[in-house]
This record gives sequence, structure tokens and C-alpha cells, in this order.
Amino acid sequence: MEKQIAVIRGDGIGPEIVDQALRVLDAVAEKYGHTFTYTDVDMGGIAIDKWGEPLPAAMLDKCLAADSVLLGAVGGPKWDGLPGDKRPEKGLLALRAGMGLYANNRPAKLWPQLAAASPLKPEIVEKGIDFIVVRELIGGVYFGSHTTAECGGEQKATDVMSYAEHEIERIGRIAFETARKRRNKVTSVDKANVLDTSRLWRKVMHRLAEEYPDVEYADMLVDNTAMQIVKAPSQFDVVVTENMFGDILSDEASMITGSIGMIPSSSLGEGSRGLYEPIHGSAPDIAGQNKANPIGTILSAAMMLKYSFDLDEEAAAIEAAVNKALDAGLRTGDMMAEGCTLVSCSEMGDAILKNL
Ligand SMILES: NC(=O)c1ccc[n+]([C@@H]2O[C@H](COP(=O)([O-])OP(=O)(O)OC[C@H]3O[C@@H](n4cnc5c(N)ncnc54)[C@H](O)[C@@H]3O)[C@@H](O)[C@H]2O)c1
Ligand SMILES: CC(C)[C@H](C(=O)O)[C@@H](O)C(=O)O
Ligand SMILES: [Mg+2]
Repeated sequence: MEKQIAVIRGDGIGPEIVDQALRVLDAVAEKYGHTFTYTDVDMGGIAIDKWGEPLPAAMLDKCLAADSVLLGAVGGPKWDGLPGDKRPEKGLLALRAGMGLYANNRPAKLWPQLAAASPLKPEIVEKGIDFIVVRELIGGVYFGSHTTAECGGEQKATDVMSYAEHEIERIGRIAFETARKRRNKVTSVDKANVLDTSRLWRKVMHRLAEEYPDVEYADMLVDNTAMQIVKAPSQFDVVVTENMFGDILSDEASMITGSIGMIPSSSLGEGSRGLYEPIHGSAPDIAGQNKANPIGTILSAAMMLKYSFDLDEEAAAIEAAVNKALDAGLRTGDMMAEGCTLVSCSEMGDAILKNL
């Protein structure tokens, strides 16, 4: 199979972790007789420095012309002072919207080897942590208008949150279909006791739940969900929610599985082309030190093989190679535990490559 992949290394630890994922993709290509070619795309802080904007139109075009897109992470303190529409993160939002990627799939699955790295009590961990946050990705407050204006002698800032029924329905369908392939349970998370967007969200989800009578359905308020994720995570199978709630809950969900550095994600729209990225950020505190955990990015590459290219066996081979590295007790600093061996980002890459 021949595939062309747009590669966005981005900022901070982005280049380090993406390089490890590309080594793994190359090894898979060689082993299974595929050809993967890569097109470099500048996005985020590096694009601001080079081109004056976080996602130049030509860079979005490169992504739209590719079969899929692999991303490290963007952002960092260097660009923090910039206005909202000029920041590196704006490039990421423009990319997601420009590619029409409304469905962000963020698995929170505990690798048994990392049970000791979870901050939860062992009796909670033992019950199992294996759920998916299905996050709406191109609507809500992220994409409403953002303004700051003078008002009565002080500044007033406004961010508008809105959702149309069709935006809720399409992500809801993804959640119900995903649940059918898993344990048949959807928890829809909202703030319907306060927000109109959430009341509409709930109405549309209830309509869909009637279409999927075989799927167990529950509503949950977002504050309670934040609490339930640490108290009893085994109750969740598919958690579907709007953009900002999904951003926050997926970081929380990642941490109970041991480390945010382990969690991959896929972002998909109508076609097979997707954006694959770890859920964490550019980790400026450890950037350039070869310390970052590359596994979230490597597993994102595996998700790309599976969801965009239908290469299930190849994706499973990558997951098995990661599993072996964890079995051997290799850990980057973020998930280090007693009795394990501390390795660098590239050494983790070496081990996963060897296991392939
Ligand atoms: N998708 C993205 O590109 C993305 C996602 C989240 C944050 N960001 C941006 O990243 C910058 C830093 O954000 P932040 O510090 O709030 O979040 P972060 O996820 O970058 O880091 C939070 C903490 O987790 C650690 N961490 C994250 N990924 C790790 C990995 N792979 N291995 C080991 N440790 C890891 C970091 O060292 C840090 O202590 C900000 O500019 C933010 O906007 C980008
Ligand atoms: C960097 C930021 C815009 C982004 C988001 O909020 O979606 C990040 O936190 C993520 O989780 O991918
Ligand atoms: Mg986030």
C-alpha cells in the first residue's frame, strides 16, 4: 500500500516524539511491504516564526492533499503573549476545522503494567479502566466569537458557545456506533442544569438513544463526571461530550491510566483522512531533553494505520511492540515506578522498534 502522510512536528517535545513515531512507521512499512512518504507541514509556533501565522493556507492545503496527518504538539511560553487569533493553538483549531474533523476519539485505557503509576487506589484500578472520550471537536465555545472590549471603565471579555442540532447529532451517532463495537453503553456529559447548549445537547442525545435501544444510555452532569472518573471509572464505556468538557475530562481520564504521555487520539470527519495526535501538549518543561514519552504519538500512528488505512494487523503489531517494552519494565520519567528502568524518549523508540 502507498500512502502519503502529512507530518507536523510542531513545537516543544513535538519533534522528538514525532521522530520516534516515524521510525516505527518506517519499520512497519518495511516489514509489511508498504510505502509511506512524508510531507513536512509547519503549524503552530514554528509556523509563526517562519511564516508569520500559525497555519498558512499552503500548509492546510498540504494536509488536505495527504492521505492522513500525524501531529506532535504545538504551543509554548515563547508565544504566550500573542493575541488569541495569532497563537500557535489557533493553528491547531484552524486545522481541525479546515479538515472538518468533528469527532475526536480519546481512549482512556489502563495498560496493566502501569497500574502502579495510576494515582487511584488499587481497589478502584482493579475494577478496570477502559473507556473512550468521544469529544466534539469543531464546535462550542472554541469556535464562537471571542471579544474583549472596554465596558464601563474596565475590560470585558466574551466567548460565545453555541451548538446546532446537526453538530450534536453527528457526534452522537459516532458515540452510539462506537458503543455498539464495545460494551454498548453511552454516557452523555453536559451541564443541562445551567446551559441552553447542554439542554439542546441532551434533547438530541435522547432522540438518538431511541434509535439505539440496544445501547444503554445515561446523562451525566459534567461536574459529577469529573468526580466519577476518579471514584468509579469502570462504569464508563463511551463518554460523549462537547468540545471544552471533552478537553478537560480527557486529560483527567488520561492521568488515571498512569500518564498523559501514553494516550493517543484520532480526529475524523466524513472521509477516511484523519488527524492523529497524542492528547498532551508540547511539554515545554521537558522539551529538547530527550525525556518525553513517545508512546502516545506512536499509538496515534497505529490508530492512523487502523482507522484511515484499514491496516489492522500492522496497528496491532505496533501495540504489541509497545506492550513488550512495558513488559520489559522500560519507563520514561512520566510513568516511572519502583523496580522499572528509566529510559529516554529515543531509547523507548529503540525498544519498540526492536520488538517490531
Ligand atoms: N494538541 C496540542 O498540540 C496541545 C495539547 C495540549 C496543550 N498544548 C499546548 O502545549 C503547551 C503546554 O501545555 P501544558 O503544559 O498545559 O500541557 P502539556 O500536556 O504540554 O504538559 C502537562 C504536563 O505533562 C507532561 N507531559 C505532557 N506530555 C508528556 C509526554 N509525552 N511525556 C512526558 N511528560 C509529558 C509535561 O511535562 C507537563 O508536566 C501550551 O502551549 C498548550 O496550549 C498543545
Ligand atoms: C492546544 C489546545 C487548543 C487543545 C484543545 O484544547 O483542544 C489541546 O488542549 C488538546 O487537548 O488537543
Ligand atoms: Mg487538551
